[in-house]
Amino acid sequence: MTSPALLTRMIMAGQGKEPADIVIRNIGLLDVITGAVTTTDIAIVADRIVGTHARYDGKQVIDGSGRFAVPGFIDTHLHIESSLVTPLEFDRCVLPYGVTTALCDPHEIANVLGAEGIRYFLDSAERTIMDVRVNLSSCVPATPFETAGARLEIEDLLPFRNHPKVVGLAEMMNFPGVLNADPGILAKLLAFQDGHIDGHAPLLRGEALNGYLAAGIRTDHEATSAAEAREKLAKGMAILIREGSVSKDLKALAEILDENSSSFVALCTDDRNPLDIAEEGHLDSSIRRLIAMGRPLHHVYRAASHSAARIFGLRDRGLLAPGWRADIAILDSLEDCRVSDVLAGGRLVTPELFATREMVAPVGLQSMKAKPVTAEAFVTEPKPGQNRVPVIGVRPGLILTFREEASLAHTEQGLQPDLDADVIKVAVIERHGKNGNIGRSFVTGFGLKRGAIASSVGHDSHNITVVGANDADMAAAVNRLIELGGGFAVADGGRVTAELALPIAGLMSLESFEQVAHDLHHLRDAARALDCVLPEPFLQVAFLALPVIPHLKMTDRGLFDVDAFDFVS
Ligand SMILES: Nc1ncnc2[nH]cnc12
Ligand SMILES: [Mn+2]
Repeated sequence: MTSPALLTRMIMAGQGKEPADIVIRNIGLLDVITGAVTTTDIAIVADRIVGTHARYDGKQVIDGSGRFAVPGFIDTHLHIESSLVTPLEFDRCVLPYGVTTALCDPHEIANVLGAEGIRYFLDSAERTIMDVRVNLSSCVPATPFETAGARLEIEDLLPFRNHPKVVGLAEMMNFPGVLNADPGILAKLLAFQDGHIDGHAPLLRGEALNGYLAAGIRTDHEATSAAEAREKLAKGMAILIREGSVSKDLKALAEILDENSSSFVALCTDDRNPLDIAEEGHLDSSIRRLIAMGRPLHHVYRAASHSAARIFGLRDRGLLAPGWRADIAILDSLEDCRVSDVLAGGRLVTPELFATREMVAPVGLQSMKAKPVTAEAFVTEPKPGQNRVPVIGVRPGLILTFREEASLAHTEQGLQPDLDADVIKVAVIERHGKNGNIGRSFVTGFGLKRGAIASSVGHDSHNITVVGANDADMAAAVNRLIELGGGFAVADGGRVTAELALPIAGLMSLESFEQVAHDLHHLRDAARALDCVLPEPFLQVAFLALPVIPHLKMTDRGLFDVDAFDFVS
């Protein structure tokens, strides 16, 4: 809240009548509206820019010579849980990349812990240096066709609605529920008609898309082709170009970002882990690549800041101009988007600044309620009269999965994987202590010739998902996860060859992001030792159970046809 004294100080400093708190001296300021780059001082008082295009004095002077200033980047849709670390570790990991605002949807932890998970994220958001905002999770569980650890109806969300960190309603993933005007979905849509409702409409088009938009939904991050994105833009949707650890849509969507569309395009990551952040960066990586692909420079920076702020109603940020929030990324190069300093709410980001934050106690440390399994748990029998078996087809860089088929040998141990044809087993084991369900089927695209990979990150109900070339290794990997209280595990030859404990709700580590990135290296090496061909196998396993992403998914209740929105008969 700005006091009269502080506002007076801002006004006086803006006129140069008294020194600012911070002055960034002689920096190349990029105007994301006109594209002009002007060498100037930027004067800051508290969390606000008070002066540009003039010379200023300040208590602290940052030398901006030879560098450039752009508005801080806004990640418009992400699940912080997918970073595999706590929100405060996410803050320490990602803010230095220039991401000063993050609009998260805590539906991962909410699917495990319910409202307690949302409260944990709101408490964390009040302590991060980055401005973490929360959209309230609209689909917990994502569909009625799976077992989650919790259920959130509108009555459970409304107590959070007026929290200062809450923006609106998070991704409305149950798009069939919208089109059928399901009562529970309708109640959530009605409650946010005067607010922001985030979308999630993969492959939705034509009249079905119109019906979905008629509900007042305004954004989408699930477009995976330029044609899909163009239809959604033409129908008033803002397109959030996503580049995550599995979903990599930037290359397909880059062409839609131009002078005409940039006010209705923003950037997001959805699910991005610390190893990819360390190896490639965060939104800076998307910006760098879009510019390298020939997209107009200041329109790319506009999409990353001003457009994102406008789309989500954050009226105080997105421009480097007097009166706007002092979220500033200082770059060594505009074309290359190399971030060398960041100011978040007028504070220079340093390790000492992160050290001033009050910690938040972890939650959900006993969330793994599944019992150990034996190899027999994975025996998979064919349906009566079934010759050809449906198989989930996985492709790198996509969470879309495709319906394939295979003829598989049938023995006393049930249907057998066909490693030569790259058909291995997949199972989803309910782990919230509700019913002990195990859904079983087959998957292709991992390339595994041996061993198994298991994950308690299983979007979005976060049961245990395991893929494997043999039942014994599947059991070994799953049982290690249960011992760890959640995480990732790789098993080969009956023993665990790599693991990462994720004890917070079975989703997040208690360790530093550096340690998690290091452990992910080993996990990827261990997966490659199984002949896995996917660059990011763990998140790819983690998406096999998401029944709101076409076309074929695996839940704890069985193989699910997303297009028919029902179990495979
Ligand atoms: N974590 C997630 N939950 C729902 N939809 C998604 N699409 C991509 N990531 C997702
Ligand atoms: Mn989504």
